[in-house]
Amino acid sequence: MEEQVLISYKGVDINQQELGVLKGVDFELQKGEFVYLIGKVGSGKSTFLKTIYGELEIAEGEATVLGNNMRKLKRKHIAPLRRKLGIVFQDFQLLTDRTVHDNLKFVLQATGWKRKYEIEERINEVLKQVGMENKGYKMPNELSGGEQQRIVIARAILNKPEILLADEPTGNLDVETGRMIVELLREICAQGSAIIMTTHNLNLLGEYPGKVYRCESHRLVPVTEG
Ligand SMILES: Nc1ncnc2c1ncn2[C@@H]1O[C@H](COP(=O)(O)OP(=O)(O)OP(=O)(O)O)[C@@H](O)[C@H]1O
Repeated sequence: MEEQVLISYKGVDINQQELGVLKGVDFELQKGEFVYLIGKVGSGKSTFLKTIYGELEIAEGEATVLGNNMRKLKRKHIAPLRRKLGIVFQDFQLLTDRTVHDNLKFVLQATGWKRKYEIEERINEVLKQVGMENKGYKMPNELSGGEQQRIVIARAILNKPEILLADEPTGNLDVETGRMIVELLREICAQGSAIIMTTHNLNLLGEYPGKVYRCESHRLVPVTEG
């Protein structure tokens, strides 16, 4: 199969408030890959992901994400880039003032979907995919943590992203629920989205193999080839 590079970082330095977090990052993500990012608390995993969706500037090096030169990314390019990414992050919680269905509808409308029946059909599809087809009418606070995470994932895949970024998607969940979330992410990967997921749960790496990178001592180091 021909390789298709979705993300390419070469010699990238990443800072937070002028302080160096990661240095000399070489990283490549190919179509359909499942990549884990591991490393201690504060080692730079979330910071690295933030550069991919244009939340944080890159200080040095060459970086391309879905054809965008991230060193020259203008503000106006950020929204179109994010539409091609699915983001599952603590900072992107569900809106608490509306139902699950309306959370999903809000994103579709904000990303240009107009036809009512297409919107309804896509909402039904993603809810089915995450095993929540009968929960559209619920308010987010009426769902368990694992169910909320499923809806956050449903929201992230609405526009069939080429890349899905998941920051600690199993973080607040019990072991079994966490495992089900990873299985869901793997299904999504099998359907064509490449996935980068940060985790502290090293047991998952054995159960669900993938390529692994570790953040340590300000470096991003490849650990296995998956
Ligand atoms: N908004 C910010 N402003 C300044 N420094 C920050 C900011 N966010 C993170 N940092 C610093 O950047 C470094 C990396 O943090 P980051 O959140 O990327 O780590 P992490 O590996 O994702 O940790 P965790 O496993 O706890 O999520 C830390 O030293 C942190 O203090």
